Amino acid sequence: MQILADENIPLIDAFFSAFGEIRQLPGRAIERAALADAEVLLVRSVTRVDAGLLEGSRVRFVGTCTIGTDHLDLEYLRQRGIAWASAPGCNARGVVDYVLGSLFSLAERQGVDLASRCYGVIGAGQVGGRLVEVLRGLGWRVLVCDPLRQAVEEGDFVDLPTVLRECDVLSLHTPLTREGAHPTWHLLGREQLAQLRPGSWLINVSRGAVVDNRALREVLAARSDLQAVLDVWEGEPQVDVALAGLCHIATPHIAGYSLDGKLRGTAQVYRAFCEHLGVPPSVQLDELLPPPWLYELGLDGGADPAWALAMLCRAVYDPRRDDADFRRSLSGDEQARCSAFDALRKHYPPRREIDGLRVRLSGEAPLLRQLVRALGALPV
Ligand SMILES: NC(=O)C1=CN([C@@H]2O[C@H](COP(=O)(O)OP(=O)(O)OC[C@H]3O[C@@H](n4cnc5c(N)ncnc54)[C@H](O)[C@@H]3O)[C@@H](O)[C@H]2O)C=CC1
Ligand SMILES: O=C(O)C(=O)[C@H](O)COP(=O)(O)O
Repeated sequence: MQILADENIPLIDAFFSAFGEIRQLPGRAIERAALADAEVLLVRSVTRVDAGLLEGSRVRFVGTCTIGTDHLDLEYLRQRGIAWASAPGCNARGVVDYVLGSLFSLAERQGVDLASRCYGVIGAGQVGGRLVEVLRGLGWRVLVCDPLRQAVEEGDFVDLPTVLRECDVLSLHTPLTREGAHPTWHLLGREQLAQLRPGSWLINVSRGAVVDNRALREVLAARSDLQAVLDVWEGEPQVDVALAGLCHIATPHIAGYSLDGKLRGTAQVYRAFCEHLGVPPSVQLDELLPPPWLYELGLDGGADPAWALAMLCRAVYDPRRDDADFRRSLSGDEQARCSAFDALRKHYPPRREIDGLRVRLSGEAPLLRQLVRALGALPV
């Protein structure tokens, strides 16, 4: 069996070499000619998988080691009877860590108490749902906008106009969709951006085109009270340099790039492929995941809770490093910038998640204990 895979899928050999010969290419170089005799195609988010790529090929299984599936033409795969799998939730925790790191950075820059803000989470699935849990666990006020969940669940949901009216922080976690009752393409367009409350923060870690980037650039240029954090861009790997310059944090689509999340993505697609073939999985991720470099921290029970929260999050991951690397890459011409965008992702340094970090607390410290647990760390 021939397998064609994106070269940025980690542990590809460990999980897939038993099934056949693996050929690896940069995701953006996977074209129809490259498929030749491949029966299995394993991609990440940068390869558009549609009739243009697959028609006439022998591919019977497509796996994307990512959460997002907007790069797959699912209707075409269905029509052609091509099996497919993604990796739901694989890197959700990494994205939550990114959002938390961004919030602490914004709070420090603006001298704001994060507990005093109202948070609007737009899209409450794997990523947004976990973020809501963490923010509420910290005791912060959160409004949730998810019309699809609202249609089928009991729950406390609000609509987008309410989020725009009441929230100081908007965090976007929807898929990119152009059809259906609630399409998300340009969900935040000129009209919605004009309604942002004074002093609002906008975080987009979903897909670039969920926000009208041009309108956002104009709004940010006109209103210095607003702050934006963008990990995703319309037209990646091209980036609106002027927009990036107006952002508090700008990064090259790496919010979910925890090592744990990337490896989980490969493992999930491997398990789906085993199921497709009807064979039991024999490779276990737990045996391949390296131990975290930072596994325990000590905190005095009398520590200031706000300081402790920021310190714990930053000890695990601080997006300001990625922001600095990305900004340095924005000085070249467009071709150089696109190459740098992909290079920063390809050579992304290992980063771990906060889950499982042991926090040794002296004394009873019930509030700190609760906050540490809310972050996802383990108070001991
Ligand atoms: N920047 C990064 O590195 C990463 C980005 N992502 C992206 O984050 C987004 C969220 O991922 P997941 O939470 O795993 O997806 P999910 O499918 O689990 O959840 C998405 C949620 O959005 C809701 N939704 C759909 N249309 C909506 C609308 N018009 N308004 C409000 N809510 C709406 C859905 O009902 C669902 O609950 C996706 O776009 C994914 O591709 C995911 C991982 C990493
Ligand atoms: O999982 C997703 O969805 C993401 O956005 C991934 O973090 C994207 O990873 P790449 O495909 O850009 O490597």
